[in-house]
Amino acid sequence: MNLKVRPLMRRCFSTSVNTGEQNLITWVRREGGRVGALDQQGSQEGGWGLRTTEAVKAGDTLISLPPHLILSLETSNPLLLALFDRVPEELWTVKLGLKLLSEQTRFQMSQWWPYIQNLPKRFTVPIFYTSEEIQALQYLPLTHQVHKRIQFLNEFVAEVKPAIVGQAPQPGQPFNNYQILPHALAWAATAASSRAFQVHREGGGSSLLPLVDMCNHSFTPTGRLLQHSSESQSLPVLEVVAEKDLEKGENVVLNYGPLSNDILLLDYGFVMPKNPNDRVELRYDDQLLHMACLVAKVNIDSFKDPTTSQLALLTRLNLHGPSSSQMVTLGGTELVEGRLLAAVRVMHAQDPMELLDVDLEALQTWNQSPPLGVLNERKTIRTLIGLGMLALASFPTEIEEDQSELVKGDISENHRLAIQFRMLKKRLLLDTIKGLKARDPT
Ligand SMILES: C[S@@+](CC[C@H](N)C(=O)[O-])C[C@H]1O[C@@H](n2cnc3c(N)ncnc32)[C@H](O)[C@@H]1O
Repeated sequence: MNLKVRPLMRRCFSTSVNTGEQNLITWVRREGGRVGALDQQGSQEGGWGLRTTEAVKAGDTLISLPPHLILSLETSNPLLLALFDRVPEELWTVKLGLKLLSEQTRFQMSQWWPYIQNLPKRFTVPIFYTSEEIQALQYLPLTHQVHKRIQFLNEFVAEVKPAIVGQAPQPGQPFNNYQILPHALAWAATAASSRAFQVHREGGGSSLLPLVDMCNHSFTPTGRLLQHSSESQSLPVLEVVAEKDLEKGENVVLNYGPLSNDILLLDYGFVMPKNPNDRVELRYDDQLLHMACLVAKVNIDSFKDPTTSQLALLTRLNLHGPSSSQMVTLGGTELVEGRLLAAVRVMHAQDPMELLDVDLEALQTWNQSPPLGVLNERKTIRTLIGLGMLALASFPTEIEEDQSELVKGDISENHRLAIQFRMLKKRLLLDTIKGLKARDPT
């Protein structure tokens, strides 16, 4: 990886949080915001979190953030706007990162300076991992994303260098004539990915919300983010309200959304055990499914040689054809993605005639009575179990080995996270296999 840790700018920043004048709560209040009975505390998740300092009633406002403290993409700098145009829409974190860097390089001149000084100096997202740590993830869909992001950041910085390096002082240069290195942009884009919230206004847009972004994540949140806006174009007033009655000393945690562990690690740098949104991705592939049949000792040739009616149904499931999407998932309460379940049922159909008027919706869900009969269901379930076993076997290590690697004291924080990530994927596959076995009609 080419994202070397180098000084962020030509000037160094302190890595400690100054609880004096830079205290975010004091700053937000001074700026006209309202902050209820809260304080900023070291959290059990690591880093900072917010906690109540007295009992609070459900619906009470804990934070009210004035619109001018929202750090959005809004800018009148034409050079910065030109840079935004060169970033693909889906990489909004890079755009917001560029805006953050443009404020950071203004130091005390930026109205967000007290906020920027409090941002973490390091992140545990995989774009900062060594190649050994990336390899330790053992999961191709994620490592692919990591490499894609690293490559984009390196290429982007190289490509726009003349615009942002500023060898000679240039009026309007968005970074105050500071040189932006790939590592600095990676830091800023990660600050954006791990801390931004979607702000509802015309044109949409994710923005950094000082202090609100001190709230950690939970799927059982104690706080909720509300947005009030009189005009659709203007930035709203943002409020964190108590989701339920809270006692003194309770953590104020928000639900960041239905995110998988892939996204949590990639964007936020942590993973959640028992994450209801986590899945294992794999490609719907005839050969792989044929192998799954062999592993599960299910006798079938149709995965290699499908009939016309089977192919027609695979096309309707968007698993066959030039613009089809062959990425399918295992895991979760549904155990397998509906399209995959339907496809395997279709491929195990004994008689092509029974596929003529088949109900595609019914094929994609677990029903009381198997839609194509008990024998078909048995073969389908066994094939899916075989697929789960193959997915499990594609990891180079077993959970027990991961466990013993974890208890070794000499691994980095990133390496530890990578091992935890892959263990959760393996547990998810084991749970899926168990769930499928319980559905076997034999
Ligand atoms: C919006 S910030 C929350 C405040 C942050 N803890 C801090 O110190 O500034 C999101 C980051 O907090 C951490 N975080 C939030 N929820 C977490 C959780 N449930 N488990 C572990 N880390 C969490 C992650 O580092 C994540 O990138």
